Amino acid sequence: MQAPSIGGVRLPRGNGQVVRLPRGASLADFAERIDVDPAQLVQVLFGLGEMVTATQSVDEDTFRVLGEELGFEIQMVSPEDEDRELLESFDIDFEAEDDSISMPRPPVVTVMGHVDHGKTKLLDAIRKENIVESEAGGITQHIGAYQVSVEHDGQERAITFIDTPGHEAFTAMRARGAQVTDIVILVVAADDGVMPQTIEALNHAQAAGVPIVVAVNKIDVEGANPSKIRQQLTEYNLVAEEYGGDTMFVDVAAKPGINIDKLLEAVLLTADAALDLRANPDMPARGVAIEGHLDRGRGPVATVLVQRGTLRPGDAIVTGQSYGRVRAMLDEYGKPVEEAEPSRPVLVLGLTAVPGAGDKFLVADDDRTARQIAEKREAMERNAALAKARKRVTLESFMAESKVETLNLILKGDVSGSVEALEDALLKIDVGDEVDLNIIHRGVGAITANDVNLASIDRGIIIGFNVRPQSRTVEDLADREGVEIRYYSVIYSAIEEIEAALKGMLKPEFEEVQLGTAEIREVFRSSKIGNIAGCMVTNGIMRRNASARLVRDGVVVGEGLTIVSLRREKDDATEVREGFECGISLGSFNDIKTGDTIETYEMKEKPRG
Ligand SMILES: Nc1nc2c(ncn2[C@@H]2O[C@H](COP(=O)(O)OP(=O)(O)OP(=O)(O)O)[C@@H](O)[C@H]2O)c(=O)[nH]1
Repeated sequence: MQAPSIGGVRLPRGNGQVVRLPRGASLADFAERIDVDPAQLVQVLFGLGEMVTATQSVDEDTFRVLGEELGFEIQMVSPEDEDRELLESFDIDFEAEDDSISMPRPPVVTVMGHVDHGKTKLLDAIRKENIVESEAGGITQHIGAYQVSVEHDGQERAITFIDTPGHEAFTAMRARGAQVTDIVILVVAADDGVMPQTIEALNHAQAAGVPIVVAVNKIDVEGANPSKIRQQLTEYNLVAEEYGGDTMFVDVAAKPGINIDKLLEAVLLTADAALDLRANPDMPARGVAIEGHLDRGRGPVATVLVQRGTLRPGDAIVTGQSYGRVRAMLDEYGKPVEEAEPSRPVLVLGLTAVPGAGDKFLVADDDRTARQIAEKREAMERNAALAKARKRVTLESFMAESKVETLNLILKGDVSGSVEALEDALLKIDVGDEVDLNIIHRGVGAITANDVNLASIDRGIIIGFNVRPQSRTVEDLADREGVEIRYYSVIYSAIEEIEAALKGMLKPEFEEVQLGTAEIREVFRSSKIGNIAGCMVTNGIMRRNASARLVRDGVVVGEGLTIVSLRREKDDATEVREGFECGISLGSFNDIKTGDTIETYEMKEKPRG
């Protein structure tokens, strides 16, 4: 095979040699690996119809195409591998198991189920039933997770609940490779039965290999049929113990608080039977950020779940791209915590930024290491985002670019979990190739002047999810700049509306609708207005201003014509129907003959499916 040659310069052929590149790499990076001049790669790509500069971050597809052309197999380093390599460069092995000490740890539970089946009520009931004696009357705060203690076999046992119902949080975390949940409580309302999201939740749990305890809820409601639920779920490989299976089903009523203790017992029994939950509490803490938000007084705060080791105030912590020294740790009652052991969720104060839900956290040897890891991660993310955002400018799309409409969005939300869930869902909207959805900025907290300015520059729309403009000034600025801010508190309705907006941005498609045909019986010549066709409408109608074509002996001889004037007898007419005679002028088109047929049609907008 010939080596590709550009301007007489021969490029090496890779013969299938593998080149690993980090996300966000540029042509210059690739050139360095294969020891060529970056300018040559720019030219090769140009020859393939892509215009990229040497230092621009390039996306995976472009590298693949280029690699194929030159005979190299390009492997993009996955974000996980990239992060692992980054930590290794600091001598940290995040996953390293240290079994020297291994103590039992409480199970971590997520509640999932169909809309309105009672997830929130159940989490409330569990929290209420188990308020620790000393906290009786204490008000719990939502920090994203809480721990309850249960008496089981004469022993005090703890269970940790992720306090974000639904599977968005679950999937957002799994998408980041964070397996947080040990057991899923699947809530099914006994008066409603198995519904689409019940099955979705179940699929998520089974895909993650997480055991399920079924809470058959609302048994207090008349018409509730708990055994029907058991029957329905056997179809999905969830067979109740009493039917010979190994899934525990517990009949509960979250609202009046019936059988909550039995449900908690079932969680512990399932954990003991199916899982051996252990961790080493005697090492620097590692775990996952559950959620985070910007607190007015306290700055960025994050709830983290410790998975190994013990977290203490003063630790140098890094989670995602945020870092800091743990200034204080609080529990769900707002009380200070001095030590957080495995499976313990705590609110952490002292971070530089709000981490994302599912970001792994670790305690580093010192502040400097924590900061360097966070900064390197930020740089990596920025490069990767640049590669993704770089619009693939092919020669074709470059010329046709004006045809693509882009909806630019800025997402602001109250907690990072909801912003991520919203972003994920939005990016999944499929509207084909004609419209682009671009999320130009996302963040946690009130809508700021900066957001408005950004939207104004990029002609974007701001989506406020459970957040409002920071002040009247920001609102005024948006008004003045003509920036639209839309507020939502339900992810689903945000998605629905944005999807509708995207569909609305699609250029209308037109189709031809036949109106009618007329046969030319006679041609009148007029010095003033040119030739006039004396016609008989043989089918449908003739309409003034309608589009027309002229057909002679079955061949179209005039296309893109217009019925310039239409007369019935001596009068102007707007329409003439089948079976009537009329006079038609096609304007300056005078090549008409007796026996020709005039076809008329209209272009109608086609509704989008
Ligand atoms: N009678 C009765 N009503 C219940 C019970 N549990 C929940 N409900 C009611 O069912 C409705 C839905 O409960 P939620 O807890 O909001 O349901 P959810 O699954 O969290 O709903 P989404 O957050 O919308 O997905 C509320 O009106 C509750 O009061 C129960 O055990 N008995």
